[in-house]
Amino acid sequence: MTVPDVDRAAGSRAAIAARRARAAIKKAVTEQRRSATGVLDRASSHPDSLEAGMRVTELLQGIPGLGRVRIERVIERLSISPSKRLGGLGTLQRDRLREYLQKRAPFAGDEKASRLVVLAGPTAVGKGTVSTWIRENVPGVLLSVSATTRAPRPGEIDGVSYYFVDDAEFDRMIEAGEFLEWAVVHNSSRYGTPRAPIDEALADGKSVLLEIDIQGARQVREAMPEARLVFLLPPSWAELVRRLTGRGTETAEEQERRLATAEVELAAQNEFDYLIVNNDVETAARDVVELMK
Ligand SMILES: Nc1ncnc2c1ncn2[C@@H]1O[C@H](COP(=O)(O)OP(=O)(O)OP(=O)(O)O)[C@@H](O)[C@H]1O
Ligand SMILES: Nc1nc2c(ncn2[C@@H]2O[C@H](COP(=O)(O)O)[C@@H](O)[C@H]2O)c(=O)[nH]1
Repeated sequence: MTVPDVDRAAGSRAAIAARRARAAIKKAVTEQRRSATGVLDRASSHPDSLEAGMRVTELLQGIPGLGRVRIERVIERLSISPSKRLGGLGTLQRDRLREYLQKRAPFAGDEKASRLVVLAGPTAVGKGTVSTWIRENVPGVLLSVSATTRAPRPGEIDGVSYYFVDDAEFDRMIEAGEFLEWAVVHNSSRYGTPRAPIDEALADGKSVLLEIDIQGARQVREAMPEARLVFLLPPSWAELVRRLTGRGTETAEEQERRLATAEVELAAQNEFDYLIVNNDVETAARDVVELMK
């Protein structure tokens, strides 16, 4: 099995367009106190304005958490052509778009909106390594510490790597509603993201990074649609296997189980807003950090 190449050039063009759109919304908000919905309303009421000339896709690129794949899905659902400009929308299209913006991105353009980034990807692709780089090099980012029922590996520290809990405690946390999301991963142990530290960090204006599996990523997208979902890809399948076996922390049987999950996870990569190839840890980590800005 090979992992499809990612069109990095196209990715960077999209990133530039997204930055330009965010800057336009930010300008509209800071100078004229206008949100993304406000930009849409001005486009409707002022056909000669700059806003009227903006494409719907450009406006959506300015919304935190919306990458190329999700934008395509959104405009298809709203029955809007990708080339449509805000000023050229029909009444129904405008109403549908406004309703979408109000529901999905009420804080878009708000300077204080914090970034919640979810980092997922197959086993041993390097999620932990990339997250550790960010923790050690980027201040002001909360790296969520998950609870898990799996046993600690040598060197893992309770409360830092994970909160290592037994089944009874994990059940209690579920019952008490303490998790933002939780899942059984690799058909073996349970893992969950404690909700309280995330709410606190976001309220304090910090960025938050979750390193979780794709079942968890889907739950976060439902609960917090503004989250940015990133899928970390290996340079190739062979390299992924090499990293897993080279890490040497799982038995051969557990490695088989994890690689089976990895095939399923790789097939779901298009559900994510951003794809980042982990060729080099620092480069991948910097790409993730860029999404928190
Ligand atoms: N860019 C890279 N180049 C080479 N080796 C890497 C790279 N990134 C990570 N690794 C190595 O790959 C192995 C797996 O990395 P890591 O444990 O961070 O993966 P993970 O995605 O968190 O895995 P899991 O989901 O199984 O917990 C480690 O030995 C790590 O040092
Ligand atoms: N849904 C969740 N998945 C999580 C969480 N914390 C970690 N994970 C994922 O589990 C696997 C295995 O991790 P490992 O440490 O045993 O190698 C990996 O994909 C993690 O991303 C969580 O809170 N929720």
